Amino acid sequence: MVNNDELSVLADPMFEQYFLVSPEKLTLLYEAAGIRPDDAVLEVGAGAGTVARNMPPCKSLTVVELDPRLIETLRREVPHATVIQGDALRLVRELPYDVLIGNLPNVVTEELVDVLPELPFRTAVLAAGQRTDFDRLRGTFDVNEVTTISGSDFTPPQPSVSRIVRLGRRVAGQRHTA
Ligand SMILES: C[S@@+](CC[C@H](N)C(=O)[O-])C[C@H]1O[C@@H](n2cnc3c(N)ncnc32)[C@H](O)[C@@H]1O
Repeated sequence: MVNNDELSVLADPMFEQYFLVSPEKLTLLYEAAGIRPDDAVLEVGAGAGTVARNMPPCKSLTVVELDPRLIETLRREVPHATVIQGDALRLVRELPYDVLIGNLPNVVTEELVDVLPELPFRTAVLAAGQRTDFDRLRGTFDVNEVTTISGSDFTPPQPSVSRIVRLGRRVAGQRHTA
């Protein structure tokens, strides 16, 4: 398993590469995702695989990462996953999945949020900056902030604070409560 020193060497600040390593925050993320054994799970911006390597059991796991330097590490860390080098914003439209997990740079997350209502998944769990506005999704999804992540939750430590946000698709006829 890639250790924290190796993660620090792999991380490229140009790509906002901070890798989530806090066991407590990872547990909250997995719980929020509510992954079922028959789910297809897609993680976008998978980094060095610190989220994917302990993903709960599922039917299939696909991880997408833009940075080609990290692909070999991902293949090693998550040998049971399908690893794809490419752009999350394109692949979220092309791949089939029930659960979407993402911790992308904020500018990419902003674009991702815009396309989410068109996509037929059940649950998404996204890390996002404080400014990302999820209110625009409330007609389609129940939106819940799960926790915040910052500093030593990551290797290397992330200077800014992010939120983990769960989006659960609203069932037709369900009353809007939030
Ligand atoms: C903050 S890191 C998070 C890594 C991992 N998900 C975690 O939490 O440890 C964001 C990752 O998204 C990748 N990334 C940036 N833009 C991307 C895009 N358009 N498509 C796929 N991955 C992207 C970066 O290379 C980086 O590895």
